[in-house]
Amino acid sequence: MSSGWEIRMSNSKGIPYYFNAVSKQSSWDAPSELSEDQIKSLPGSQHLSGGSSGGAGTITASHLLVKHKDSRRPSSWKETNITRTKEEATDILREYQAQVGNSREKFEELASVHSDCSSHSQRGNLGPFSKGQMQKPFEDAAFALQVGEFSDIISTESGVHIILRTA
Ligand SMILES: O=C(CCc1ccccc1)N[C@H](Cc1nc2ccccc2[nH]1)C(=O)O
Repeated sequence: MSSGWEIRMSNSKGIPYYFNAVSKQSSWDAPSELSEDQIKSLPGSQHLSGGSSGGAGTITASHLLVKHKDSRRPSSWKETNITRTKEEATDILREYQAQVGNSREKFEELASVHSDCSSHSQRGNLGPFSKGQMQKPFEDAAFALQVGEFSDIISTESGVHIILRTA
């Protein structure tokens, strides 16, 4: 459950500060109740200078999502009521994975037509994101990729995904 804390950039001072969207508190100093790792994972952590390699920055990625009946929201632009099992969804995604090989063009073509995420309309592109914004299994897989690299099939509460890191 999110603590409500996020990191924002002070335009007047040009340095980051901590803001809690729930309590409306703001502080120049990190909230004492948060650990180092929690702070690095806060939304807006890209405003923190330094930090571990890649951990404090944003990355850009695209994905192809196949939902199943146990997905958090078993519905999509393609299908109002998704009834396939997780196993069937995984088999479908394995087939796409085989067709994609290492081709970004093929991946974007399949994501546009088959992804159960609204990002299908942007060839699967999710845009830039930092740690603390996406579901953890997705974040862990995406931040482990080099630019241009595909993930293996990963599972989140939304369904099963293949990720391509693009920046
Ligand atoms: O949450 C969204 C929108 C994601 C998005 C971000 C940025 C640009 C375009 C779309 N769509 C969900 C499916 C979904 N679950 C996800 C979990 C992790 C990453 C992307 C995901 N997409 C859904 O449609 O149920």
